[in-house]
Amino acid sequence: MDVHPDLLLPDRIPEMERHHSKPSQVLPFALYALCALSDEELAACRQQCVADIDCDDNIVQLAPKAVFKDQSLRIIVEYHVELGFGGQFDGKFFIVVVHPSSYTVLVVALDDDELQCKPDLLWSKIGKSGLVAANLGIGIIMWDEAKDHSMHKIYACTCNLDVTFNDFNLTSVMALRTLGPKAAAALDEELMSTGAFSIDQLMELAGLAVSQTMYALSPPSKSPNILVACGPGNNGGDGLVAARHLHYFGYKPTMYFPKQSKNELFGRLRTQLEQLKVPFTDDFVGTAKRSDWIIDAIFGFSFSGEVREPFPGVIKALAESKVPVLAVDAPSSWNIETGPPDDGPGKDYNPDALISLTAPKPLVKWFKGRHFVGGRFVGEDIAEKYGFDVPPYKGSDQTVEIGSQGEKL
Ligand SMILES: NC(=O)C1=CN([C@@H]2O[C@H](COP(=O)(O)OP(=O)(O)OC[C@H]3O[C@@H](n4cnc5c(N)ncnc54)[C@H](O)[C@@H]3O)[C@@H](O)[C@H]2O)[C@@H](O)CC1
Ligand SMILES: [K+]
Repeated sequence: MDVHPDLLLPDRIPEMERHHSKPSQVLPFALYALCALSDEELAACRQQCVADIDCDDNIVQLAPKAVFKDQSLRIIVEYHVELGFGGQFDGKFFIVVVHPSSYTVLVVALDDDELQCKPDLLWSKIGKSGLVAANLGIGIIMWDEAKDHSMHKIYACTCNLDVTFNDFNLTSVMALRTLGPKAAAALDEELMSTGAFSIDQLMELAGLAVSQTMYALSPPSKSPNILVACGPGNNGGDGLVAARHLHYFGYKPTMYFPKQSKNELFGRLRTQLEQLKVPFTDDFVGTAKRSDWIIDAIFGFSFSGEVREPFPGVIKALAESKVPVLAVDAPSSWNIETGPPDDGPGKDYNPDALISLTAPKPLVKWFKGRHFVGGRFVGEDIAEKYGFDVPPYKGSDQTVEIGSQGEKL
């Protein structure tokens, strides 16, 4: 797994005192990247940053040296301190793209509202970042206000960066808009009652999102052999659907489905796979070793208590797996609210990737890998009612990567 970017800031930047005596002036905000971006991608990011600005879209400009691939935020800070004295860019605020496929960016302030030269940062949706910086730059909003506001509005889970964060991280984690197990179940109910969806439809969309996430992580040309581990509930159903799509995408899925529910839907999903000659195995551990990726569709938001047979050995194998794992909705055996169990087979389980269905659950606070959201079937009204944001899916994608960790797609 990739190292998270180092976003630590210095406690104080004494050089900023030199700005205190300068007359205020509206200058462009510099845009930087901590990841590899081509000139075209950088230009596109700049465009996105100013997407919400009506009048002057030159307010965000690429810094003369804009890309600091795999370097620490401190290096950009040092560079920007010098750049800011040149009078071409705003000396106090700048914007940083941390992960190329995330739709959040950092807005960094090198000084605080009390002019104590204390730097800080906030996450902003990329489309709002230019406006946020502009509002801060001309004093329409104060830093604390902008920070509060952005915390409630952004959807991305910054929690994965906790090793590199200061106090800011705690605020961001607390303010994450996640969906607890009861709310997730209630939302499912609502989609199936007033929303008029059937469970087959929701599962089909969830499974499609899982398969698209697998494709985004590693296409079949690189990772043809996928072991899909399915549990007895709807999480397992998502895995069965995903496997069918994976087959059509060109993968060779193998199913581990040791405890099939009597529900006829699961029988149909199994038959569909058997007709495609997708193999079912009883040997999870042996097949796992020969696979390129594993999909963990064992338990989702209705898991509780200690893992019962036959799953403890499977969870242990997932925890120890050298083969990368994509977890569906939750790393199986994790408590939806409190994350990894204190002991038992899932204690050290932290999969490489997670696709949260509909919205992230509170457990993402403990998750350290690449994070996607799938569920392009929830309208703004329902999302607002349940207190989460619909992420900006692109094109015809059913899934979108959020957060700022992990490798480039
Ligand atoms: N909100 C959404 O977008 C959708 C969610 N779906 C999926 O549905 C999942 C929830 O499905 P379910 O409510 O059926 O539940 P789960 O699939 O999370 O798990 C319930 C099953 O696991 C068993 N189980 C629970 N605790 C256990 C333990 N300690 N040891 C062994 N077995 C245990 C239960 O007996 C039950 O069979 C979600 O996480 C998601 O993956 C989709 O299928 C439909 C759309
Ligand atoms: K799972």
